[in-house]
Amino acid sequence: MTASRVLVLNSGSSSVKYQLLDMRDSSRLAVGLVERIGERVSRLKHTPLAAGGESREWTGAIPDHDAALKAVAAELAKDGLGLDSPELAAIGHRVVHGGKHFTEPTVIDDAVLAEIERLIPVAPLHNPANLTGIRTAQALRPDLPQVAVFDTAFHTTMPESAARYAIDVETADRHRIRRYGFHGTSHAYVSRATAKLLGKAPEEVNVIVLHLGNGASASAVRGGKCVDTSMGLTPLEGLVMGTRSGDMDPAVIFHLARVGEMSIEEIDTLLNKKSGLIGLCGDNDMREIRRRIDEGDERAQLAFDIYIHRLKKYIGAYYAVLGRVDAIAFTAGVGENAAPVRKAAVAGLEQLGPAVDAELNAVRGDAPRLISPAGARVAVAVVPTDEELEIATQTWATAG
Ligand SMILES: Nc1ncnc2c1ncn2[C@@H]1O[C@H](COP(=O)(O)OP(=O)(O)O)[C@@H](O)[C@H]1O
Ligand SMILES: CC(=O)OP(=O)(O)O
Ligand SMILES: [Mg+2]
Repeated sequence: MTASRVLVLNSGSSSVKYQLLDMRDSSRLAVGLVERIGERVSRLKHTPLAAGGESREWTGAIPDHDAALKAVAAELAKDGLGLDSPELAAIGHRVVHGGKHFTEPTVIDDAVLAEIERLIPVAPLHNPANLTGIRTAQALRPDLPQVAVFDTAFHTTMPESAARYAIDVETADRHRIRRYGFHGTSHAYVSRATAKLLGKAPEEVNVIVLHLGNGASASAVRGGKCVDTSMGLTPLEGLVMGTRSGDMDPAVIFHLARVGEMSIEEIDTLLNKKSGLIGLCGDNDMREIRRRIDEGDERAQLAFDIYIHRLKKYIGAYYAVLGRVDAIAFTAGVGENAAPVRKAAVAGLEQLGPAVDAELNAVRGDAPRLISPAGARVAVAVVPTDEELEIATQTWATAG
């Protein structure tokens, strides 16, 4: 039998999501998640779909991504799906920052590792975790091809007018300052799946994709190609996120340094980890924020309103960028699950075409679905993202 399995590792700043797939039919053999890495109590949830599907949970200390990956390998081994299996063909890694250089999934060698490492200053929360994942996987299976799938790749089609900041060109080029964009694997997958939902080819449709997870970004996709996105040099720009501020006047940073006497490191932590929803109201989970709003909590309401206002501004901006919009697609944890966010983001945009049907919006499920009323000029859709499947598909195509 030839090896046909791909293991996908999606290492976040404090989590690892993983899936083991059989690429003959793209079926999932095992899925899981390690959360709160580096905190006092970490949690691992493992579901061996090929071995009964009974989930196992484990809590304890997992100090870093190396330990997380070893714990994942141990769980897989319990069901005979270990990394030592001869059926494993390749390992695919989500790598958040690929700079301008990586436009395609890439087989990892020393030069690729060095480039990912060089990009750490512009993805300090993400690239180190991705590197640890790669190195640990390489140590466990040095014989296997490991493929990097970059968050930035889908956005490399952005025109210069969208990708450049209006700062001195020589300074920008010297320091490689430009807008790279992130969550590209998700934006690519969801824009394609939205076209399919509309019964069209990706080349035929213009889609605004709203990837609303803990990190959040919007993109304008014309005929299958990204023409603008809300994240920039780093994943800090754009929408209000769980813990990140998104857009603000850059002079806030000078002011905090000069008047607030904060160090650059303190400001970095403030804007990346203590801002956004958590900074506004103390919670970054949309479920908790909605619960507080239902109880009449004004801070939670204000945080929600700021989140929605920013989202609307991007929807409006991408209408102007695209000229014609066929669909708005909501995805990731908030986009897939929070009906009140979808309702509020589209409310008042009827003149532009999109509308949300209350009953359809309330339906839950894992399948891509329309939530706009029949006959709406612009479709509104919920399209669950599947970064892991997309990474597996690209890994298989690249390593095979
Ligand atoms: N049932 C739900 N209702 C509302 N929001 C939800 C629900 N489930 C998850 N979320 C939101 O989704 C977020 C996580 O999204 P996810 O896409 O998994 O993020 P990430 O990949 O960045 O960790 C949570 O922080 C929470 O705000
Ligand atoms: C790039 C980014 O923000 O990723 P995540 O949403 O996984 O934090
Ligand atoms: Mg995510």
